[in-house]
Amino acid sequence: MSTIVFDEKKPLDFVAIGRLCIDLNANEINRPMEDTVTFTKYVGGSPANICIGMARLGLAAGFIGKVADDQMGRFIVRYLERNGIDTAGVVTDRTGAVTGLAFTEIKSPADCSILMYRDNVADLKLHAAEVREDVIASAKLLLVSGTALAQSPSREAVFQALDYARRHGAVIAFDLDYRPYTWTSKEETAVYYNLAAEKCDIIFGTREEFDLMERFESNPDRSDEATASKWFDYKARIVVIKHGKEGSIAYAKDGASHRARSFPANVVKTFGAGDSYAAGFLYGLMRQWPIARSMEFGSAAAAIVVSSHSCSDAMPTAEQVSRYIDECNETNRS
Ligand SMILES: Nc1ncnc2c1ncn2[C@@H]1O[C@H](COP(=O)(O)OP(=O)(O)O)[C@@H](O)[C@H]1O
Ligand SMILES: O=C(O)C[C@@H](O)[C@H](O)C(=O)COP(=O)(O)O
Repeated sequence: MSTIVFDEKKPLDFVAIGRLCIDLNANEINRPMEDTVTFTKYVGGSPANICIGMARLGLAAGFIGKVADDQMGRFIVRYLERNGIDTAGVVTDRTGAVTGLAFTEIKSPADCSILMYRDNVADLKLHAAEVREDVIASAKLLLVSGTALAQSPSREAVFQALDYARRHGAVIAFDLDYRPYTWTSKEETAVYYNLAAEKCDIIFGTREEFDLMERFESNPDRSDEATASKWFDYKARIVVIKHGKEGSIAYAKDGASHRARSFPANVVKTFGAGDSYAAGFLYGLMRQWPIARSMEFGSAAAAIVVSSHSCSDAMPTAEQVSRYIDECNETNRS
């Protein structure tokens, strides 16, 4: 069984803190940005994608963040509301900050990159005093995105949210979500990632993201087990290390470990994999599924999203994910 117990009395299943941005995904796929001329606009930002994923899966979800006082900011809030996401915790910047943009370049299914425009972005201007304690108190699970730790005042807002979550008994998930352009140095990233991770129950990251956190430690073999075991001395109960198409491995505090393979996909682009995986995995845990089943669900959700053009808009429903798993199992049997 999953070792995580959620407080069923709380009305909000899930709340995320971090960035609400815009993805501009290249329409002309399989070519470099230099030759790309049209894009489709979607709501983006890793924690926004995860939150939208949770709402699509049928959970009561909310968001804590800051948007620009412009057309893009309003587009984001309207999209969240249309998806049934509680925006009581979303505040509007009044300093002239802008919406973060992520232009995605899809050179080939295996070669994708993101060009981020993140100068003076509204999401990093969330103040600790703007984090609504009542929203966190009403939530069973808080998800923190590591990018929100990159700068003040958003950094302090995250620590404020972590403190409210601890006080009110919310389970805390931390997605390392490392985006180099928002940080000034790898040392600074490692310091703040470690400080936040100490306070979290579930930690997700890729092998490369955990390597970054381990700058000051010795893990010469880049052992996933060594990485995970450190966090069990703090608050962590589950540590998930993602390995792209190779799948993922989850370690639990009780000593168990679980591997999940990735599902077959008609890959359009690789981004969005981690966000859909996180949504599917957390959904499974919230339904009290065993870790292995939650990982399978997350992996199938990821296969669906990488086979689509967008991240947020392509987040699947629970029925879609279950059907996908059944179809893949059926194909394997025949
Ligand atoms: N090419 C792919 N085909 C199918 N599933 C994939 C693919 N890439 C990633 N996934 C799935 O998404 C999960 C998370 O992907 P990963 O790339 O490790 O995270 P991130 O997007 O955060 O870098 C993987 O464990 C796997 O299940
Ligand atoms: O996180 C962002 O700001 C951009 C995302 O919306 C984006 O499309 C992406 O990179 C998804 O991240 P992943 O799931 O970690 O691949």
